[in-house]
Amino acid sequence: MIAPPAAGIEAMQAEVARLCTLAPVIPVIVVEDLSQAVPMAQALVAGGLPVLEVTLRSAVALDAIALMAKVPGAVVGAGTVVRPDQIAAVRAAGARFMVSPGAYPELVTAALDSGIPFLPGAATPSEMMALLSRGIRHQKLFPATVVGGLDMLKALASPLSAIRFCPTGGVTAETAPTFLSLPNVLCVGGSWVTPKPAIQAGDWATVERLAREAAALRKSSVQGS
Ligand SMILES: O=C(O)C(=O)C[C@H](O)[C@H](O)COP(=O)(O)O
Repeated sequence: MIAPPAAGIEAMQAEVARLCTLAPVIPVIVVEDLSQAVPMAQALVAGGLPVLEVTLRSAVALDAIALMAKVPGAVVGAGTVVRPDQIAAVRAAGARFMVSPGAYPELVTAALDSGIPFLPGAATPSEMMALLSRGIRHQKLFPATVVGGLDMLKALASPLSAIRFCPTGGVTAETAPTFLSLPNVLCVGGSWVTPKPAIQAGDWATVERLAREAAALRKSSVQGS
């Protein structure tokens, strides 16, 4: 059975659209060592990327979100939200948004009920239409380059013209500009801004430089909301 769009969905969609257009790139971050959290967030914000997706893929992820959320200018969200029972912890950590690699009805219901802006992943037209039926017009295309990348986004533009995407998964500094040039792309997500060797070396200057280069990529077409 298809649930109707939740109350408050429009406000949530507007906030997701706002977050997705604060900068062209949302860094997808894995924090392995809590001491890296604050300097990493500071470097990314200094480089011009305020919206940070911290994946729940490490043991310290929730603590990292809590620390990074206090960095001036940072808007920190939780990535890899795959179960409804993670949402309370994500809220307690101070996450301002949630991202998932995919979606299923129980997760969508819990996310919408939470009121926390939610950017769910989809990989097929059917999954996208299921999200759209819940009022979710802003979606993460994941894993973007595996499921069709640029060609897929172009193919979706007419039949699913209501949807705006944040392609993530396999997007690079080199390919991001082309993704961003598509009218149904709001922003892109990617881990290239926080390369593991730089993080492990505490090379925050490199992270800041990569963030600055990413922030300089501009949407070349009109953004939907
Ligand atoms: O953890 C999640 O929730 C994910 O969806 C996975 C991330 O989006 C990708 O790991 C980022 O992809 P890359 O930029 O190719 O590294």
